[in-house]
Amino acid sequence: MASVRVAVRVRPMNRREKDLSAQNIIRMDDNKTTITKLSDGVSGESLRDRTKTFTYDFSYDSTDPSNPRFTSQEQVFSDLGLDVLKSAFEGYNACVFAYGQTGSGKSYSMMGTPGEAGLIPRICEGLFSRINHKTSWDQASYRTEVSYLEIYNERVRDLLRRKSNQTYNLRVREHPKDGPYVEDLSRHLVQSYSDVEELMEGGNLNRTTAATGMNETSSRSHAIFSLSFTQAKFDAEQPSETLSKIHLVDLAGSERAESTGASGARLKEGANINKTDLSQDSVNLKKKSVFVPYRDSVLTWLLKDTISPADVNYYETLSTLRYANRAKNIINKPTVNEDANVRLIRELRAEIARLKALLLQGNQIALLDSPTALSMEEKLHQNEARVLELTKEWTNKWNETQNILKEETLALRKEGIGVVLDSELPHLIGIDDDLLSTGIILYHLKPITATTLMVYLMSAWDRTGTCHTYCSSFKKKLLFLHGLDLESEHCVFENHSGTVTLLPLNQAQCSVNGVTVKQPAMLTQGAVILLGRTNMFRFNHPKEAARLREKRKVFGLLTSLSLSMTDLSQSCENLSTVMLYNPDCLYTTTSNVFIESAFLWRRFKREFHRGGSVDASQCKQEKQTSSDQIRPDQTSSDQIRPHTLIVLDRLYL
Ligand SMILES: Nc1ncnc2c1ncn2[C@@H]1O[C@H](COP(=O)(O)OP(=O)(O)OP(=O)(O)O)[C@@H](O)[C@H]1O
Repeated sequence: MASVRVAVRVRPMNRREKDLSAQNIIRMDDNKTTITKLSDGVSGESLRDRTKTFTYDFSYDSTDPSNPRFTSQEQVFSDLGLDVLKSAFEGYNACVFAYGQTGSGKSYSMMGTPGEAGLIPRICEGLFSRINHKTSWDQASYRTEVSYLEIYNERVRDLLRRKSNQTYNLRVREHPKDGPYVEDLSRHLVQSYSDVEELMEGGNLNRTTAATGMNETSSRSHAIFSLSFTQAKFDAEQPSETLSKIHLVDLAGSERAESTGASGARLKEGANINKTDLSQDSVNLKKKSVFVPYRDSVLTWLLKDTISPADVNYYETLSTLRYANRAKNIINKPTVNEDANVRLIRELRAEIARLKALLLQGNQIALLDSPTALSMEEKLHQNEARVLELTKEWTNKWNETQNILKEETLALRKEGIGVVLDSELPHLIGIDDDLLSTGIILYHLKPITATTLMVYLMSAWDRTGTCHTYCSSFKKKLLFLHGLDLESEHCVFENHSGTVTLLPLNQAQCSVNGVTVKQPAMLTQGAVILLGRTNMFRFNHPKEAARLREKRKVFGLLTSLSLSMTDLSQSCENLSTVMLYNPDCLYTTTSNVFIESAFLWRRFKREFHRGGSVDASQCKQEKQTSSDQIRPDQTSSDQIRPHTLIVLDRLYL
């Protein structure tokens, strides 16, 4: 199968062209496209001189639905999209993009309209319907992530990032092994087509469009919608893990300023859009700072040529057709993107087979006890053991990841250089008192109708009987903890339609934001919970947090700071008091953070009421001195843990 395919599509005349009484100068026969320049009546060019014919993989005539040769969106998908899906499932990368003049129908072909979905939604839908179909019969597991970016005026912007002010100017880099990539681009785990649809719609709303003379809603940017698709399975006892990337690109128009009526900002855009000069060869593409994920694409589909039928667009259309003609000559070397561990297992297996064959040969010529045969045998055993170990490791890793990610409410998202663990349900994050602990523990608090988390804390070893009684009567999920001052049945977290309450049991020692709780207490976003003396949690309520973020938008930055800082400072001040004046209370660096943030907050409030601005370095200094004074002697800086520093960073913003 050719690795590059080129299709040309011609759209119906638009109103502007009809108003200009433009004539259709495009003819399509099978895979041939012919363009005929109208006679000017002066130069005396013959019809032959004025006619140019090009051959592509597909020539799509979409000018008139009543024409028997009319090509629908469905047809374009079945010719191009299905093969993209096929190659993705085989472990190849694929790239589809449309190239052409503004208003020639690129977005229509790629994204489509609500009633006439284009290639991008159809490919995404096709991907998930295949995954669903496949998982029902072949034991394979799949993981799909989505990212969406736009390149506008030479700047790269994440269309799926929530904080819109931080989305411009992402850096385009080249990874020595994986090829070009966009640094800090967010990646979103998706479980179904509707997840993709939601992201796509959000991203489309963020796209930069404007009216040009040629198109009412012209895309002024290049947009790249990427699906990164991992599949893992056992194939004849051999683990297999492949990663395929599908890049679906909607390019901005390749218009000439003259015929689009572009001026000012639009003209600048046009100049930048045309900088992505696709009319060069693939080597040139690689050099551009504008990232067209082309170079390492294995099966590269170039739906680059969508053209206008009208004579008024003769020159743009001709240049597009010429470009498409050159695109046919691009040569790719497809390779399957296999996981490095899986490749190692495969190579070790091949080596085992080779050693076995050699040993068999040695056996036949009575070399069995020779030192060579013995060392070969040893190597063989080593390799077999390694394969077993690697296969087990790989299987565990994959199963664990899949199980976690199967939780619909949990998603991993890359943001900046960090990874964000997103959950829609209220949850607790464990703040471990063990300084050497490095993992993050998240406990979901599911609604009471499903399961509720009951904290059943183990200080005495008698969980079996009581625990099971609770388990069946309350239909609760239990969490076992160890630590000081924990009751055997300590407390219950109940989630009633999104309202989460902490119910202490048996006079158990529970506190919320440093205040001892004896009665049921409603938890609010960001609350810090201490169970017994050492088990600390932060409570997150994503919906409440979203509401507070909205408030923050309405009331502006300062109020927003006060919103979050008020909550934080309440917890901090209470906590610091509790921790400082309670000698039994375990003093950890987590409390340092709270104490420090409280100082910072007081300082901020003072400055804010004076109408002045806050100097972060002064704050730091003041905080340093103040917290030094109140910090107990036994606290040393080496207790500072990574998550502590992250919190401090945020406070200094
Ligand atoms: N094959 C088609 N059938 C019907 N309508 C089409 C077709 N192609 C394009 N159109 C219509 O033509 C108009 C311009 O198309 P579109 O916005 O896709 O152009 P574009 O090439 O993406 O332009 P730009 O580069 O300015 O973003 C739209 O109203 C679109 O619905």
